[in-house]
Amino acid sequence: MEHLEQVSACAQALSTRVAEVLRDGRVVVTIGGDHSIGVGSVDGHYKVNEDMILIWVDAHADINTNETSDSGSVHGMPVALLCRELSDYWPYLPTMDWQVPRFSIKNLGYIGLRSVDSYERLAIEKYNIPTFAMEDVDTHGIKSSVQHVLQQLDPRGEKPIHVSFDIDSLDALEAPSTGTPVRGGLTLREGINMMETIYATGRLRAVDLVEINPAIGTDTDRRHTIDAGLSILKAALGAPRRGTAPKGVLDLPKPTTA
Ligand SMILES: NC(=[NH2+])NCCC[C@H](N)C(=O)O
Ligand SMILES: [Mn+2]
Repeated sequence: MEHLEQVSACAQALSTRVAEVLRDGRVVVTIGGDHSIGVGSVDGHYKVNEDMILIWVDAHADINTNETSDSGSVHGMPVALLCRELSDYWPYLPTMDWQVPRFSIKNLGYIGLRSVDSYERLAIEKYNIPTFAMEDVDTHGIKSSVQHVLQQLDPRGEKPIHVSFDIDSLDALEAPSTGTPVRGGLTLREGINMMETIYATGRLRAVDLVEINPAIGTDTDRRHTIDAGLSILKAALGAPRRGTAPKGVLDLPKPTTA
């Protein structure tokens, strides 16, 4: 597992900080970095809201263990590190002592998948993880895909929501500056619609935005990718695309005579 010591130290500090912000009653936005930071942000969220549900929006499932990973990259493993049901599939990892996987895989759902390793698919089937891969998004549309996942994880609509948004869930043409781009993904409009739908529940407590890597691609690639990420965050925080009139103002300004 590459750079596990550094990844683990960073995730530990992040976990503490995320828990502080949530205890303060604020919504947490965590900007990565790669998706391994999800270990810290979800761990921190779980400490405050044990009933949280997690929506992993990604081209990849990020549920490899060190045994199943072909790459050895920790950013392909955060979900497997977090879930208590998978703890028996890990060897003892000395640098991860601080993290006890307590989050249940029953509270996890996926949207946007299209590059899933075979053992990752086995895990999804074994644990029956609510998953709207790209072909399911094609069939149902993005809004009802999100609503289905929310309905399956939390039929009564009362649990705090954590969205871990990997920019590579968007099509590689929309967000090219990322390490493991995959074509055939969500459009930016689908990403925005999804975030608006989740915001509208009033229960979004934490958002991760990860895998934006400005070192990759041209100036135009960088600009498109960062713009896309900002649009996703704005939607998650409730900015309406139709715009907002100035608060408490009822009329347009009249010309002032000089
Ligand atoms: N967060 C990401 N971009 N993950 C990509 C993971 C790719 C591949 N499944 C791996 O395990 O290495
Ligand atoms: Mn990811």
